[in-house]
Amino acid sequence: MPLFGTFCVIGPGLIGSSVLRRLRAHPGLVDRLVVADRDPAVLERIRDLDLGDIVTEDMQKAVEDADCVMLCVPVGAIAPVAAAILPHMKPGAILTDVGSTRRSVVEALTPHLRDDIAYVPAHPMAGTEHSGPDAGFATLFEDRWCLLTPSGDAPQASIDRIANFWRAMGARIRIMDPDHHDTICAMVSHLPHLIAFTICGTADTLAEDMRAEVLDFAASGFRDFTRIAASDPTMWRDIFLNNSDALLSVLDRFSQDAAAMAEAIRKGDEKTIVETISRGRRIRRSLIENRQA
Ligand SMILES: NC(=O)c1ccc[n+]([C@@H]2O[C@H](COP(=O)([O-])OP(=O)(O)OC[C@H]3O[C@@H](n4cnc5c(N)ncnc54)[C@H](O)[C@@H]3O)[C@@H](O)[C@H]2O)c1
Ligand SMILES: O=C(O)C(=O)C[C@]1(C(=O)O)C=C[C@@H](O)C=C1
Repeated sequence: MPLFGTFCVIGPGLIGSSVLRRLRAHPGLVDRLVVADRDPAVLERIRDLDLGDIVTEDMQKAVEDADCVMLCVPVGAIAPVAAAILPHMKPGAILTDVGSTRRSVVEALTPHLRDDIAYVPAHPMAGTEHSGPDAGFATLFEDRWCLLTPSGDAPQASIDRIANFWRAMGARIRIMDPDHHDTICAMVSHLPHLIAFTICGTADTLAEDMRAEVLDFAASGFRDFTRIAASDPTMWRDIFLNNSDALLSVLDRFSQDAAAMAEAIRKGDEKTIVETISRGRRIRRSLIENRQA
């Protein structure tokens, strides 16, 4: 029994094409794949990669027969795309998205919702610094968390179907409230990206001769730390602007902690320095035990 008859992905970039690859690798999870994007070059790649049964630029047509529509577009595009397709979706279908932020997306999208369409957003905590249809891979979600933030009135049966879908992607499921989601993601995902983008800028604004050396000698420390700074500007602009309160709040806490470490170094306070490093090391090691690193 397939999870869905017709399954539609809008925005088959890194995340969307990884979902499509997984569905192709496990035939029987869905009967038919419909793929839409506004970029003809993306659709051309999807055709070359044979990741869709129907591949079209016409989003309204794409959703007409879909039992589930998954929006994999940047956060700022989710509500406008949802508003454009919702009147064309069939009664009883499920709308989901994979956006990295929740509260502002839900607020912008809710006025467009219909009583006969369940909206069950699900954010896979998995990705890479690469984007586009060539960046995806079928195992991306294996053993990763997928955070579901269904609205209070979403039917339990629809929540279960989306949870089962992500289990079939290989993910582990957690259901949470949108604000809680945004606070957690600000800490574990949005702040690290902000710091990585910024530290590359800091290195780049060093004096000319130093800058060349920074690039020459950026050994594994700088390189590991800044991998995520290679990520897509549109995606991250949208995330920062759509989760600004939670992000600014954790940035403030981080700045206080960095200032405390600076003060310990200034005063030669070995105890605080060692405690801070040991705590960080313990936490990093526990990530590996938790299979998230
Ligand atoms: N990259 C990650 O690590 C990651 C992880 C989890 C969730 N997400 C979320 O998943 C979503 C997609 O991220 P991605 O990394 O796959 O992005 P991507 O850039 O690889 O793909 C996005 C696709 O959306 C299309 N698109 C953009 N605006 C559109 C519009 N208005 N209408 C139709 N198509 C449009 C683009 O042409 C592109 O094909 C984002 O909301 C992002 O926040 C990303
Ligand atoms: O591993 C990466 O490159 C990612 O950026 C993945 C990552 C993250 O920060 O963990 C990025 C954004 C998401 O919404 C979820 C996952």
